[in-house]
Amino acid sequence: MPLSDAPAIDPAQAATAGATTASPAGATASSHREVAVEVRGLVKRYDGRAVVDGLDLVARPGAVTAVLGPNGAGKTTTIECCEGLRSPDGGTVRVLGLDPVADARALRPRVGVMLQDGGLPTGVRALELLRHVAAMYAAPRPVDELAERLGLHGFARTTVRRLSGGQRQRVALAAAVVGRPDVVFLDEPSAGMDPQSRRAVWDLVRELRADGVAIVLTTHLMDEAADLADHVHIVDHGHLIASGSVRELTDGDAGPGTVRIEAAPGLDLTDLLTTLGPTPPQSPHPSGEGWVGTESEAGVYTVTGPVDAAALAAVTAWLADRGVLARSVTTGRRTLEDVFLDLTGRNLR
Ligand SMILES: Nc1ncnc2c1ncn2[C@@H]1O[C@H](COP(=O)(O)OP(=O)(O)OP(=O)(O)O)[C@@H](O)[C@H]1O
Repeated sequence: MPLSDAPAIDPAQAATAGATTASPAGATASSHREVAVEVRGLVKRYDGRAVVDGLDLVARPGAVTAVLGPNGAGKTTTIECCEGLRSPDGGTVRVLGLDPVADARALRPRVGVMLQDGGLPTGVRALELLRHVAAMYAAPRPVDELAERLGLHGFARTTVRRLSGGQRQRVALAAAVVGRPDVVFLDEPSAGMDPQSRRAVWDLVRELRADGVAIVLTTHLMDEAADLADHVHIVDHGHLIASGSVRELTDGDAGPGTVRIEAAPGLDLTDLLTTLGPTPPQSPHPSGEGWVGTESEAGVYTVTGPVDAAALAAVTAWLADRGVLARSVTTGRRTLEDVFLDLTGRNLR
């Protein structure tokens, strides 16, 4: 990759990132207490089409930053620019204050990467591969302990080629963290894993966070993001469309909530939505639709809007008027998945 492709270092941004780049190799994690990864106005084009289009992203040490977005939103491309695997066509990317392309050599020992497709050599046995990777670092984690935690011993002598998708993912994760990196990029780390493996991965991610590592993960699993992430970036069509803690995103300014009703199937909610009335202008539903009601599965209804005591009373009165005894009526907050679907739409693409 030609170095001339790499964006020029903007001194102001380098300063924000805490860079002490007079000698790249001399930059230490302690000089990046504030920001470990900083992406500003990133543009990446394929065949003239901008698949990442002015994207901003920040990840901090000791925090899990989740990047969410529909298929094709540009998540992997963004992460690959951070990993130095692709050169940006515009904007700046700094990892630990350094340029991932121009300073690749200085960053390599400090950055762990778990690629979506594993990216592992296929002819090597699983544990042998991990020992080999560990040997490249000055102070690696103890291999046996890491292998134990991620359950690699059960297939230690199997070649990578013969591993299942979930097993391969676990080896790739172990290889990404064995060198005690300061920053770890995990592209869909628990995709295809069984629930036990997923728990082990989540525990390891939490431990890395407690050790001060900056973790950037892309995921399609909303529960993974909701459980793990300190900060969530939602990306669509190559830009950042929302950003915040899970709490901030699910509370929102409008603070819409949900009323979940379990009752007989096939109720027509139109009258109920009319009774609840239009959403007050000061608290619009993010989709701009006012109250929304859906029967997500037979007999399970979700009514979303600015839920308050009066709205709940209106729902129960509406049920009573129809002689419907609900099995349950519960109020709750919108989930991260609700927010994601509101922001990115419900259509497949
Ligand atoms: N090497 C490439 N050449 C041409 N187009 C590409 C290339 N890599 C990715 N794209 C396109 O760029 C867009 C963004 O892809 P990217 O893999 O970054 O999305 P993503 O958000 O990670 O999606 P997913 O959730 O499906 O993994 C897609 O339309 C994809 O087809």
